[in-house]
Amino acid sequence: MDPCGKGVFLTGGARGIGRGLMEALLSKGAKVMFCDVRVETGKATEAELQQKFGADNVFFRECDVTDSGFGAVDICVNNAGILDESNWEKTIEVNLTAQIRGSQLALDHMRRDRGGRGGLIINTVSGIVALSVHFCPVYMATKHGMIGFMTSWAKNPKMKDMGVRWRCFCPALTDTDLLKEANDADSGKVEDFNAYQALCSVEGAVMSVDETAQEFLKLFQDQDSDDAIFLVRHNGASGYVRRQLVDSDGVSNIVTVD
Ligand SMILES: NC(=O)C1=CN([C@@H]2O[C@H](COP(=O)(O)OP(=O)(O)OC[C@H]3O[C@@H](n4cnc5c(N)ncnc54)[C@H](O)[C@@H]3O)[C@@H](O)[C@H]2O)C=CC1
Ligand SMILES: CCCCCC(=O)CC\C=C/C=C/C=C/[C@@H](O)[C@@H](O)CCCC(=O)O
Repeated sequence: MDPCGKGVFLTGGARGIGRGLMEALLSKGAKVMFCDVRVETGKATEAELQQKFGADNVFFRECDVTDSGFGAVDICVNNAGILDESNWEKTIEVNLTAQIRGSQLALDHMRRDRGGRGGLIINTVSGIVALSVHFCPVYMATKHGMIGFMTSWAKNPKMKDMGVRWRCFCPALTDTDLLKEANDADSGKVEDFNAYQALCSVEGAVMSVDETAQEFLKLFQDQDSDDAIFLVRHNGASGYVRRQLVDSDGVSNIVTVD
């Protein structure tokens, strides 16, 4: 799908990756409505992006994804997310429950077989699902949960009639406030602070928001693919991946699960 002229709804756009994704889409000619719980930051982002891309092309509404729905769109990006192991119920509410709710609402609205005009549902998941990570088990559960939810919908044989496509956008480590806020040994946001710091300090591991947003645009180049998991890799090597079960003795008897 070419984002030019399309209406986009995006959650968690006040800052971080969400803001970067909006800028990327606006630069391709999309119109964006975004929501966030951070009202001041949201308004400031709206003003800056209106200045850059035009007052009619970007709008902010205060909204907590754990308690609201949304209006008409062609592309829905459920991006809002938190990393807070000390508040695991909230982490599940924002990262899993609200992303599932946002996806179901988007699907109901878009499906062609019920009068909609089709569309694209993108949820920001995480490249972390390619790793085993002991210091944020709840965060991992939410991200793996979204992979299971979305790849299952993507396989639904009725999806062609519905005219809806599903994409799990899986960024690598990206330099945002989410990472900075976890970078406090006493916050309890991660279970093992030293291991968290070790991952974040691998040289070259952390991408800028702009780099991540540029990789995001590649998602729009293959509108006919049925693959759903788009993994961001460094050096422009991003692409679609499938999950496989592999015997513990190596690569024999591979069972493909996507
Ligand atoms: N930063 C990273 O390294 C990576 C982040 N991600 C995912 O990317 C997404 C965005 O994360 P970042 O930009 O890093 O974080 P961030 O904290 O910089 O931005 C997240 C935005 O979501 C908003 N938000 C949080 N809870 C909300 C709620 N209940 N309702 C509405 N808005 C809400 C925040 O106010 C904030 O503006 C998340 O889903 C995160 O899990 C995925 C891979 C890597
Ligand atoms: C660190 C706590 C969580 C912070 C928020 C995140 O979700 C961060 C994501 C963290 C790591 C992501 C790693 C991504 C790796 C992939 O890009 C890829 O390099 C994995 C290797 C597999 C492959 O290349 O095929």
